[in-house]
Amino acid sequence: MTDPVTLTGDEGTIGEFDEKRAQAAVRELLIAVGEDPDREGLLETPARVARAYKEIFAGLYQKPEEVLTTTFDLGHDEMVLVKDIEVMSNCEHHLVPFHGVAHVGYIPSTDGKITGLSKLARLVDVYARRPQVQERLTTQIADSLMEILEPRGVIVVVECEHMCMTMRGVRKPGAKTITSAVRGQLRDPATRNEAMSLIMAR
Ligand SMILES: Nc1nc2c(ncn2[C@@H]2O[C@H](COP(=O)(O)OP(=O)(O)OP(=O)(O)O)[C@@H](O)[C@H]2O)c(=O)[nH]1
Ligand SMILES: [Zn+2]
Repeated sequence: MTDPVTLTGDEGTIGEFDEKRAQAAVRELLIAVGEDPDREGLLETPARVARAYKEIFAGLYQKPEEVLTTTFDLGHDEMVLVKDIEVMSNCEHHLVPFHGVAHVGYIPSTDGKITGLSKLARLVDVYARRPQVQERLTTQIADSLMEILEPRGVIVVVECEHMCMTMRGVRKPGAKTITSAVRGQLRDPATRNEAMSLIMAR
């Protein structure tokens, strides 16, 4: 277990994952829905669900700067864009999944500081593996890239389908939510349009 991370903003301070407490909570929930947690098929369920939650919320215990450690000074100063990074997250309102893709692009700093391509996908995971809303996920990716890589601009576009809108509630399978965050030089209309046309090209 890594050190507990202090998060800023409305997330407050997050402690460590409490496996025993998670197991007890799952057992309580099973009783609350009218199940018998002592029937054979459910005996291991609290332990399994606790382990699963530890995994899907692992981003709560990771710092974005830990995944963006590998940087290279290549002198490359044109846009870098990684498309279709799979997003698997959970909405903080219902704790059910939302999933889709993220497109992450940036224009490196003038000295050409870039990071490994896989690190952009790792960064998406750090923020996706937390109780989330799609808007915050999008801006957190953009803001942490700006802070850590100090690029001249960043664009993040996230497209997701929310299970809380498909398996329950309004029940609209197929509806997609698209959010974007644009920073620095990518706010310039021509540069932004270039990035958006690369993102939209199939
Ligand atoms: N803005 C935003 N809303 C989200 C996200 N994920 C889920 N929601 C919405 O959060 C809202 C919560 O609304 P509430 O009225 O408090 O909850 P509810 O009664 O379960 O709402 P319904 O889903 O309409 O049945 C719903 O409209 C969800 O669609 C997200 O990532 N961003
Ligand atoms: Zn939801």
